[in-house]
Amino acid sequence: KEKAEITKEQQAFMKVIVDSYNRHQIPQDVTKKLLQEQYSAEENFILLTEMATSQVQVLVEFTKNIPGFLSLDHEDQIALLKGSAVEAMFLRSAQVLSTKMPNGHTEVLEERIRNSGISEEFMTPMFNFYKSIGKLHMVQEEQALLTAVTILTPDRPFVKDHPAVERLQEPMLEVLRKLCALHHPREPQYFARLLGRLTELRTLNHYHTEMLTSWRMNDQKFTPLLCEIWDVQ
Ligand SMILES: O=C1N(Cc2ccc(-c3nnn[nH]3)cc2)c2ccc(Br)cc2C12CCN(S(=O)(=O)c1cccs1)CC2
Repeated sequence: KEKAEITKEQQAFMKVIVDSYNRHQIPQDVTKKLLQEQYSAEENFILLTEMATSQVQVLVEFTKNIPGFLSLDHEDQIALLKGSAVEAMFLRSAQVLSTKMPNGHTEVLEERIRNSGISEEFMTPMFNFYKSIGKLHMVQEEQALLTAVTILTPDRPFVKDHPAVERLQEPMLEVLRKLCALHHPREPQYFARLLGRLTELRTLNHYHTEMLTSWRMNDQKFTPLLCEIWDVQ
């Protein structure tokens, strides 16, 4: 019995993460711009860059509020942020695009992404991921915790103290497992499906790195923050 129940301290723990996830959102004016009149591929790319920059700022704030994160080794904090930035951004973008949009906005945004100079070979896996996230119908607690679990992945490059990161990730996975059982009682495999999305996210990381190289070729501009977090020279 007690295995399934979410304890009082798990409730409190989850509340901190969910409140932080909801508090840090992209300013509406940024997304509104994306919905306005028709732009060229070049302008669309610049808008996506602006949004990605704002997403990274939101991600850093969210990460700082994850219980225990700030007591990790400082270099490991940076390694976790840099190692998860693309995955966390794609996860949140997919979640936002597949849930929070007023109807009609989603189509406009999808069109903007399709017409932004991102190559087809990256577009397909990106949209497949976005659709697969939509099909899960995650509640916001699951979204927030899955994002926190992604950030606290111990095996990112250059992380020194793996056990310390595992000690933070494990309780999150435990709460997430209970949440899945609570919100999706008729889908015993739901938790496993959620974690399967994290595997899909890692492949997007790979495509994104490829894209960065090709964007560098045709001299696409990125903001200093994106260059910093994506290791773009
Ligand atoms: O921009 C994206 N979008 C649209 C988007 C993103 C966020 C919000 C939003 N609203 N409120 N909060 N968040 C809305 C729409 C989106 C949607 C689904 C997936 Br999967 C992925 C994406 C990307 C993520 C960044 N890349 S990127 O390749 O890193 C790149 C950077 C610069 C130029 S291209 C492009 C695709």
